[in-house]
Amino acid sequence: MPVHEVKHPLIRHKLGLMRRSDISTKNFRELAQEVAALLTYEATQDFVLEKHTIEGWAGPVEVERLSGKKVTIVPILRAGMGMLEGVLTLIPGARVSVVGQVRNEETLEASTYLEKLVGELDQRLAMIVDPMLATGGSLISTIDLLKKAGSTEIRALVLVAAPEGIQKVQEAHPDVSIYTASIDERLNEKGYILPGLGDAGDKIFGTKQKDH
Ligand SMILES: O=P(O)(O)OC[C@H]1O[C@H](OP(=O)(O)OP(=O)(O)O)[C@H](O)[C@@H]1O
Ligand SMILES: O=c1cc[nH]c(=O)[nH]1
Ligand SMILES: [Mg+2]
Repeated sequence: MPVHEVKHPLIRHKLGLMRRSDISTKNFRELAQEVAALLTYEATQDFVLEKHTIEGWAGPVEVERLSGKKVTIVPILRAGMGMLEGVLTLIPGARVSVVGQVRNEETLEASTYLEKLVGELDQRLAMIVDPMLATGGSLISTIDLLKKAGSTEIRALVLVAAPEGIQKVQEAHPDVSIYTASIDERLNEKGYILPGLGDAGDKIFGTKQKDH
């Protein structure tokens, strides 16, 4: 499945603001939700519609409504929470399946600490949200568990992706499409994305940021 690097001017402008080292928690949070909403707009372009007739102000009128699979949004804790509201702005009725993944900062291995999924996953499109796709470990582990629970159609929305991580995800799960605001240059020796955003979880939650 293709990787969509969304090059909309609003996204590029907002992502540029997010890269500033002196950005406030408030601004980073707001921009993460805004870019998440814009990525959602792109990632839903192919949603299926059906026609139906309603009673309009001047009589019956044929309109369209969504008729495809229902959606579950899957934020990867913690940092994925920083995109959830933005996605829900455009898909307000979506069910939310929460997955907790934490990356061991030494080994860079992801481990799952929470899995709270909605039912009927086989009948839903799962849209995973996480600001950062670095080595790909957290995303691959999340896709693994979603598939094990019945998901057959999965998309991932990330603010920034590293080429190394994209390749890993595509090798492990070629059926999953990725929507990102930027494919950045590379990972540094500590597994952080360059130029990247720094530690997105720390920036969204205002926790202490270490050296990366
Ligand atoms: O592609 P990977 O190498 O797995 O790295 C990316 C993951 O790392 C960050 O989360 P982190 O584990 O720092 O947890 P947090 O969201 O709680 O800060 C980020 O939000 C991704 O989930
Ligand atoms: O660049 C990175 C890599 C992993 N997690 C982050 O928050 N940022
Ligand atoms: Mg973090």
